[in-house]
Formats: sequence, C-alpha cells, structure tokens
Amino acid sequence: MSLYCRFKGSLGQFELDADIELPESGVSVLFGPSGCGKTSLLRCLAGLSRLEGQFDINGESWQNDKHFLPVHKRPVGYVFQEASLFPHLSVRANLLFGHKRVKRSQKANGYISFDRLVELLSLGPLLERSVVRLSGGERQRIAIARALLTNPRLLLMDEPLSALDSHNKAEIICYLERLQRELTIPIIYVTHSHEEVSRLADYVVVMEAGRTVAAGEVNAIFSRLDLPIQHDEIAGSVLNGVIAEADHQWGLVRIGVSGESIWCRDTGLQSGDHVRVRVLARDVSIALNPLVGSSILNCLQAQITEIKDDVAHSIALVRIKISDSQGEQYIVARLSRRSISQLDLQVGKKIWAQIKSVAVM
Ligand SMILES: Nc1ncnc2c1ncn2[C@@H]1O[C@H](COP(=O)(O)OP(=O)(O)OP(=O)(O)O)[C@@H](O)[C@H]1O
Repeated sequence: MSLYCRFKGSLGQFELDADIELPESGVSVLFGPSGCGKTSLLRCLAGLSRLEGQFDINGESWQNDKHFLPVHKRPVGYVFQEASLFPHLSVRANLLFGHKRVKRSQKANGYISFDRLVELLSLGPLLERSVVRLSGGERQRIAIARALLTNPRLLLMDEPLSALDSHNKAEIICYLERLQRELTIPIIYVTHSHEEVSRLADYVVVMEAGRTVAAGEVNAIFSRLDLPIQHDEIAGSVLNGVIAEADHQWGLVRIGVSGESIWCRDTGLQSGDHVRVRVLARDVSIALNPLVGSSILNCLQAQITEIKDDVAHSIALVRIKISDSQGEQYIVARLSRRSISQLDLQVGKKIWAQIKSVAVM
C-alpha cells in the first residue's frame, strides 16, 4: 500500500471523515450511495477542497499538518462526469493542450505516449475533427486521453460513465479495461454502479454518510453481510475465474472458480482468459444434495460461513465459501428465512449452491 489519506471536517452541513490506504497502482473504486461524499473525497485528494488531514502518495506528502501542496502543483489527471472540451479546437488540439505542458524530463515512469494513447482509445479517425459533433462516448475517450497526457501521478475519475447511454457505457468500459492493463499510476474511480465496480475495480472503498466504512479486495467486500451494499436488490458477489472450456454447440463457457465450475454464456473469450463473474444474491439458491433432473447448470459444493437477517423481515443473507488449494472465494445467497429454517441451514454446514447459467453476468 502506498497511498494513504485521512481528511476530517465540514463542507457546509456535510461532515467528511475519511481514512483510507490504497494500493500504489490499479483501480480503486469509491463506492456508495448518492450524497455519501465520494466527490468530496476526490476533491480533497486533488487539492480542490482543503480539510484537515494528511495525504501521502508513493513516498511524497501532498498534505500534512504543516504543508498543503496547492491544486496547480499536484500532478493529477481528473476526468469528470461530462467531458469539458474546448469547442473551438480540434480533437488533436484538445489532446495536445495538456501534452505540451509536460517537459521531457518530467515524464514519469509508465508514461504513455500520445501515439499509444491514440491507439489504445481508437482516437486516430477523430483527430482532425471538431469536438462539437462528437458522441458522449467519443468526448469521454478524449477527456481520458487528455487527462493522461498531462503525465499525472494519480488519475481521478468521477462517475465518468454516468452521463452516457448504455451502448456508450459498454464501449468505454472496454477501453478502460484496456487502459488498466497499461497504466502504472493509481486510479481512483467514483461510482455507484455495481457493474462498473465488478468490471473495473481492483480494490473497493465503501462510503456511507461521509465516512469510509470498509476497504478491500472486490470479492471480500461484496461478500460482507454487514455492509449496507447488501440491502440493494441488485447486490451480488464478484468472483475471479479462468475460462476452462467452451461448449460451442450450446454457446456456453465453463469458468473455473476456486475449484468449482460456473457455466455461463460464451462472449467470445478464450481458454485461459482471466475473467470476473457477478452473481446476484437473489439468483443463488441452496440445496442439501446435488441436483438431479434440474435445468440449473451450476451446482457448486460450498460451505456456509455466515447467516444474517436482512432488513426485510422474511429474508436472510447467507455467505458461502468455495475453496481450493489456491485460496477461497465467497458467494452471497439471499433466501427466505423459512427456507433457512426448513433446511436447518447453519454456519459450517456443507451445501450445494445453485446458480442458473443465464443469471451469471
Ligand atoms: N463545499 C460544499 N459546501 C456545502 N456542501 C457541500 C460541499 N461539498 C459537498 N457538499 C455536500 O456534501 C454532500 C456529499 O456530496 P458529494 O458530491 O461528495 O457526494 P457523492 O457521494 O459524490 O454524490 P453523487 O454520487 O450524487 O455524486 C452533499 O450533500 C453535498 O451537497
């Protein structure tokens, strides 16, 4: 871990109390409901807001009790919900606006060149166009490239997909996944979308009412039953796996996940590809014996590690563990309390977790 921050103070009526340590690279997502303080925390990191606190990044102090590095001196790239591009300039000129300010000697480790960014974000055909008639997705790709061309040591992204339609969103997520593989600087990404977290996050910080309440790896955080994220109807667990085989006849792939298998729709991935799957808690059921004569393709051997009543009286959440010699991962199932009683489900019990292949995302 080499990014540490703590900020405490008031912004009008709002109290921010954040204290987090993040990995030195990869995508860390700030996740939480609207108004919980994600943007406020991002603004403190950028130096746009000044609260009492401390911010150390990769061995440098940007803020402590005696010192505050002003916003214009922080090498930070900032991507907002909507790209604010210069309307009188071409795409190329918009990109070069940030690029020119970077001296050769200042180019940090992991710096991605103009040509490489144009290639990674498929900006070549747009370079000579005016920015005025571009789609939202194209504008956002330019905003991301422009932020990176300033040679930042930290990239902040504040709900960069929230203003886009679903087609543009899906496209930009693919570009972000590509960038993620090349960038070596830390990215802090704000969202309240479960899909974005499961696709992009290496690490998650959960925020609630101005406070940072939990932080950790994606599977660990999304399988915790004590966090408010589980109250969401579309809450689910995120599992890491590897494509093991394809069933071309039926258009399915088998994903190996901690010694178990999950069949889901084939989206063109190859054997050996590392993937993430998201399984909603409401799509998981539990049986005491392996399935016979069922349409459900996925039946995973697992063990119950925790049971917790939901806020809704009739429902409980069950955390189950799958494991092999490489480690363990957790899945959450949302069940009726009646089923839990009838099957006498208890912590430690070995069970079978059933998941419809069409429900796997
Ligand atoms: N400078 C400020 N003065 C007064 N109130 C502020 C200030 N900055 C933020 N707030 C308030 O702090 C709260 C948190 O806002 P913030 O934008 O950080 O939340 P958020 O989690 O990013 O929300 P969203 O997901 O909707 O963007 C809001 O109620 C906002 O009005």
